[in-house]
Parts: sequence; structure tokens; C-alpha cells
Amino acid sequence: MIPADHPAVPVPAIGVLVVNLGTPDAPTPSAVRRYLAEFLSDRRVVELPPILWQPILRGAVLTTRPRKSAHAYSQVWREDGSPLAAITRAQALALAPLFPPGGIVDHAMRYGKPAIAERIAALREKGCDRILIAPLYPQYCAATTATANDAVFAALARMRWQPAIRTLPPYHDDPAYIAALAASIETGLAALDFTPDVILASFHGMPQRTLEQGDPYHCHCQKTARLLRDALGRDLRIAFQSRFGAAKWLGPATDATLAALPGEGVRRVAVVAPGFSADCLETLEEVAIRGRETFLHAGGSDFAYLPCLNDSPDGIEMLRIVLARQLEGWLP
Ligand SMILES: C=CC1=C(C)c2cc3[nH]c(cc4nc(cc5[nH]c(cc1n2)c(C)c5CCC(=O)O)C(CCC(=O)O)=C4C)c(C)c3C=C
Ligand SMILES: [Fe+2]
Ligand SMILES: [Fe+2]
Repeated sequence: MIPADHPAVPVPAIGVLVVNLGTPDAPTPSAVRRYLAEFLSDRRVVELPPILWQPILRGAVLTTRPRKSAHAYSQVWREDGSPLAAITRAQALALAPLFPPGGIVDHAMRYGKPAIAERIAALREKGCDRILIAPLYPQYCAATTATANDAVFAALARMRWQPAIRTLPPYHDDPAYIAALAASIETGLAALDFTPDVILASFHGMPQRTLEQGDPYHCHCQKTARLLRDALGRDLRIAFQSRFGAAKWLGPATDATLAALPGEGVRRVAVVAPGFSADCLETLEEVAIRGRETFLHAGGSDFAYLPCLNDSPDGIEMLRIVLARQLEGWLP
């Protein structure tokens, strides 16, 4: 018998916490400023000593970028909010019924809301004494995967009764991921009214220095592209987008590539973004809107942006396979 004054003991459950980057609450300069202040103060993202970086961030960056980025966000904002927030929510909802009784799926954002610490506490309240943390980045990167896991462990540091934790390894070369991407690209290509001369795979960029320091991100992107070439049975060019700051970034740059392709005789292009598990500002505004303008302005005739896996049935089935593998021994 549990004594009447004993703290409640919930029925044990298994949690899955899907995590993505985070996004502003509104497409306004003040909301974007709050978001960027948190994001760009993360030392995993900008690896400069705070004494050097914070004056630049608080001075130049946060006084100019929020207005420009808010305008960009307003071009892709949906009725249900930021695309990244809406799609991540939809992914968690679609995954929820796919795990046996005792499996509880939730989602969180590394920056902004819903916060990682808050959702871990909520899962713990529901009885989850084991939680799989799933940062939805197929390619491992310290600036994305590692910082999401850091935030989890920082939250655990404040808990008396910690849940056991597993973290999702990168899935950049997982056959289920490659097959889902290949199927989605084939479907996207079949729906076009033109045949692209080139398929361009655009990954988010990173400072070149991180490659030299041992971050596997660049290799993971290259391997995804190679496996995708094999799966599609055709060539695929690779480029890196969203350059930020003054340092040298991984190349070739997506915008420069789109500007140069017509000069190489490429008139029709299809762009895919396999490194993003959900469409977001970087794919919908930077690639699908500005990338298109760049390519057509340089003399291209046809441009298509093919969407990310998002919460498509194939995308959700891929995530189910990848997550279920990590739950072995925890869930039947
Ligand atoms: C998919 C992997 C990502 C990596 C790697 C990455 C690295 C990285 N990003 C910045 C700076 C910014 N990124 C921004 C937006 C953004 N970045 C990712 C993903 C990766 N970033 C996503 C999914 C998003 C979209 C968020 C959304 O709300 O839709 C932004 C904010 C937008 C803007 O003002 O341009 C910045 C800034 C750095 C510095 C970096 C690596 C060091
Ligand atoms: Fe980014
Ligand atoms: Fe490499």
C-alpha cells in the first residue's frame, strides 16, 4: 500500500521529443529580434568569444537584421503561423498514434516556444521515465544537433528524478531517409511541366572552419547527395545556402550557383533541400522565392522548388522507422 502522504507515482511511459530549430512568434521586427537574440547568442552557433561577439550582435546585427528578416518571414507566414512551427507540430501529431500504447510524442524548439525544458517537464509529468530526444536534423552538426541535446541535458541538470535519455543519431545515410527523399523527388519531378537539366540539392551552409575543426556536417551532406544520386540514377549538384557573417562558408553557394547555371547552358533547374526536415524561411523564401528570381534573372527559363518531406505520408513513415529503431528495448 502506498501511504496517503506519498507523492503520486505515475504509470511509466516512454516519451519521444521531436525537436527543431525554432522560429519567431510573429513576422514582426520585435518578435524576430527576440528570436535572433536567443539563437545568435548560442555559442554553438556563433563560436566567437562573447566579449567580441555580443557588441556586434547587440549593435549591428540586432538593429538591422530583424526588420529585413521580418519582411522575409511575412512572405511565407501561414494562417497557422510560421511554416517551421506549423510543420513540426503536424509531424508530431502525425507520429503520435504510430507508437504502441505507452509511447507519447511531443515536440519542442531549441529557441523560442515550445521550449525544450518545458516539454521535458510535461513528458515527465505524464510518467515518461525514458525519453528519446529526436533533433530532426538528418546531417549532424554542432550548431543544430549538439545544441538541442545540450539544452536537454541542461534541463535534466535541474531535475531530481531524471528520465533516462536516448538521442537520435544522424540519419543522413539511412536507407529509409534516402528512399523517402528519392520517392518525393520523383513525384515532384513527374508533376512538373518541364524536364530539369539539373537537380540542385541545397543544404544549409556552415562556416568552413567547422569542417576543419572536425564537424562531420559537410561529409554527411556529401554522403546524402551521393546516395541520392545512386537512388535517383541521375546526377545531382550540391550547394550550400544561407551564408551568415564575414567568415568563409562551405561552398559552392546556392545563390552563386543559381546565378551561374544559365551561363553553363542550364536553362531548367529543380532545387531540393534534403537537409531540412521541414520547409521554413530558408527554403520557402531564400530558395523558392529569391533563388527563383536569381536563376530567371540570369537567363534560366524554368525553375522549380520541390518541397521537403514535411508531414507527407512518406516523410512520416520514414520518421517512424528511424525513431522506432531507437526505441528498441523500450517499446515492444
Ligand atoms: C538545417 C540545418 C541548419 C544549420 C546547419 C544551420 C546553421 C546556421 N544557421 C545560422 C544562422 C541563421 N539560420 C537561420 C534560420 C534557420 N536555420 C535553419 C537550419 C540550420 N541552420 C532553419 C531550419 C532556419 C529557419 C528558421 C525559421 O524560422 O524558418 C537564421 C534566421 C533567419 C534569418 O534572419 O536569416 C539565421 C540568422 C548560422 C549562423 C548557422 C551556423 C553557424
Ligand atoms: Fe540556420
Ligand atoms: Fe567532407
